[in-house]
Amino acid sequence: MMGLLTDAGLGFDSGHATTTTTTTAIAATVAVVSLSLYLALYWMQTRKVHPDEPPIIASPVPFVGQILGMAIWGGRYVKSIGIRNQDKPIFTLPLSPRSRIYIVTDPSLAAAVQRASRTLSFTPLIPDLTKRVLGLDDATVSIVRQNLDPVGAGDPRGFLADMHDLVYTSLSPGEALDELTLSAARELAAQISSFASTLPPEKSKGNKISLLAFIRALVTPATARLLYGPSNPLTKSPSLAAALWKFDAGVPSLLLNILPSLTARKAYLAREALTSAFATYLSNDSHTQSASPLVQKRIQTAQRHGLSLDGTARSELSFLFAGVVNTATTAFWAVARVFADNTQLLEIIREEVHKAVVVHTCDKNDEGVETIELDLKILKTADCAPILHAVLRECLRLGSDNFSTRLVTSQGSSTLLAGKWFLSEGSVVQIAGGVVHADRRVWGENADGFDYKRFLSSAAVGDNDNDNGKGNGKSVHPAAFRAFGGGKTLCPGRHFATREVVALVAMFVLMFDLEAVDGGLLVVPEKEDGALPVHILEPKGGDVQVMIRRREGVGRVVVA
Ligand code: HEM
Repeated sequence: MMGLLTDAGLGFDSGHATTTTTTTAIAATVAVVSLSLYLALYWMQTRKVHPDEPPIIASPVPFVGQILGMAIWGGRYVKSIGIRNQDKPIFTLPLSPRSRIYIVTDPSLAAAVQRASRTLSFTPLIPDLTKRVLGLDDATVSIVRQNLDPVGAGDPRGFLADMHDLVYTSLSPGEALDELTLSAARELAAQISSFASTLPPEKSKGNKISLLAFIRALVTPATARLLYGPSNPLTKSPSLAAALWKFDAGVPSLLLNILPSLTARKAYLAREALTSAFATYLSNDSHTQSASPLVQKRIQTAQRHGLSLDGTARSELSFLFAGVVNTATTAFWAVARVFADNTQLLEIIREEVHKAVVVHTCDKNDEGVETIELDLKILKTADCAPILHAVLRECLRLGSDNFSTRLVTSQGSSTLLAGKWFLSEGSVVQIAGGVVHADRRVWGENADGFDYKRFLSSAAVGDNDNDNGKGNGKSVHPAAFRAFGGGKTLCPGRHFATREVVALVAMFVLMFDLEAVDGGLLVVPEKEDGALPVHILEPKGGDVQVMIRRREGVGRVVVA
């Protein structure tokens, strides 16, 4: 019995030991294989495709780690890598053994990217991006794809090239821009005055508003009216203004393009509602009656290139989007900064605006209060209100983490970037605005903080594209100010946007007093840099509640 038991016991023990040994062996093999695989993948991601390729930043999770990082942390992911690696003017993020993204963080290298527009071009990316975001059909995409980058004067020109030139010409300083500025200022003045008339008597505590939503609600319909005339889709159907912002919020999900009608449902439905309203607007010929000359020419250009009604509607939706989202969000930051500052900035700007504003009369209107007449010169030349312009530029620097994106269209020694860096054909190059804007070597030790004075150097207050102020007491490289992008894709609306934001802030300081809800100065929120930076960043933690009060004695603002 003992023997049996012992045998049985021995037999049991030996079986258990064998199983344990086998399990351990399998586990060890799996561990070794996994580790080897991991090390192999890790090693692969650190391999350059060419000795002159920019330094590689490896991810602890090879390849997919970069994509996951961007998906989870948005713009902050690349920005934090860039800030940690500021000794590298350009670096490589490998996405697979052969596909990579090159991130540029140095202003002079950014300028080199912008100059190399034949081999580093944004346009080949546009058809696919717009197909995803705007929902273009195949016929429209194939028109958009034609003759994207004509080089010589005789080269055939596609839809995008013609549209690009039209918009750049129409929005450059000159008569057409002045006309558009006048319309914008009048629209804003009418809306602001009408709102002011609803506010309780001057000395009351005022009304509570959500500042960002309030400014968006001013800028969105105003821009739609000045571009598309009084029969524009948003005036006809005011709920579409909110739809534009739903579309905006869903742009990153639309870009992913995984069953957008389900995964980006709100943005998808908003986009389709806007498209259908634009299609009705176009088929009623409303544009020929009262749209701005620029919009009329845009629509003619689309028709000349054979875009369908639906394609033209989507193209105009994209233009309205470009004209509204950045401007409204920038105006929010500028107003918040001016009313939050404890160094008399509000008084200084009021003084500046009052000097530049022509108050023709102090006519008493029906309610026995002043009508202020704003002279357009304050919008056209920065010299009239240098501090206000400097505040705007500083808000743009702090609020813009945008990426200027290019595709490497050809390779070889002749296309080494700045004669030094090999960029693999088919890869994407991104100039990381957020990293450049945070660089202390460029902007000085106070780069993280708000200091409008950095844009107050004599060279910084003018209205040209090289006005980048002073960083660390020295002039800043022209390509270091990234809020409007640069090179061939430099924002064509930058002069107009500057004028609109200056008009809006000027009208705010003339008409209103703003306070925190519990009294005292506003507090400027942090910016939400965890999202994909498709436009100027929004405030973190939601909108800012403020009390708004009409200034004593002031009734309305008009524009000459
Ligand atoms: C503060 C306001 C604005 C900011 C910060 C801004 C910023 C930008 C940026 C960063 C780009 C891309 C540049 C690049 O990729 O390098 C861009 C492109 C563009 N913007 Fe603006 N923008 C503003 C206002 C406007 C306005 C008011 C309009 C039109 C009325 C406009 C029209 C456009 C268009 C059409 C493009 C595409 C240009 C092209 O590549 O053909 N923008 N903008």
